[in-house]
Amino acid sequence: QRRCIVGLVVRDWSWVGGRGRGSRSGAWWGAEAPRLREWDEWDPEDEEDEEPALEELEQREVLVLGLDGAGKSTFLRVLSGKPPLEGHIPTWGFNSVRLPTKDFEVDLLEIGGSQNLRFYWKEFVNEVDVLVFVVDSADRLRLPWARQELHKLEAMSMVEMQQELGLQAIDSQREVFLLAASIAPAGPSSEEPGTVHIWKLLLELLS
Ligand SMILES: Nc1nc2c(ncn2[C@@H]2O[C@H](COP(=O)(O)OP(=O)(O)OP(=O)(O)O)[C@@H](O)[C@H]2O)c(=O)[nH]1
Ligand SMILES: [Mg+2]
Repeated sequence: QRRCIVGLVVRDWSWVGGRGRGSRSGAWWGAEAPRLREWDEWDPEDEEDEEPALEELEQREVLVLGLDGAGKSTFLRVLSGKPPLEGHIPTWGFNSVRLPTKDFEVDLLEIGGSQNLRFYWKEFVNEVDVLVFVVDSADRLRLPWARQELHKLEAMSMVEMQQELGLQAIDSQREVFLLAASIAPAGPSSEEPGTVHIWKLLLELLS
């Protein structure tokens, strides 16, 4: 399932940080090192009483994006019951919290908003259940940038493509076609991938 990818990132961190469900309870350092079982002692039945595998836990993934300083980390802090910080400490990478609810656990993943990190935003946006896009309403000056970055997360419409590519201004000696195509089939009711339509048009133009 696609949204697992973000879940894994979050889980790995909580493990690396030694927090959360991913970390095995009980520190082993300082204590005697655990004895590894011999291969012939291994019995899958022994595993029954162990904590459930991570995959069995119901999880929801939320991606938190927005310009640098918009308030993403503050939002995560406040949601997890911590007081907001006075100043802006940029997130150089990712920041995550896991919040349990009655029905499931919510993983909130922030990706820092500095320009060199915005490149990664798009990689995660399709992997999550909900996108929270944080905008600082006092930052009037950068509102157009917030708008631009938000729009970059979405595919362009055909009308927008036509305008942005300036297709109407192309030499009138040539016919211009703009077709939407995806490598995958266009939808559950569609049998043909979009590329087939393009192939058919090509044949029509060539014949
Ligand atoms: N007045 C006011 N200040 C806020 C509010 N939310 C956040 N802030 C302040 O705005 C700053 C935002 O900082 P962060 O939350 O770290 O910003 P961020 O979006 O995580 O920034 P990056 O990690 O750099 O992308 C902090 O100084 C907060 O105290 C709010 O609702 N009102
Ligand atoms: Mg931050």
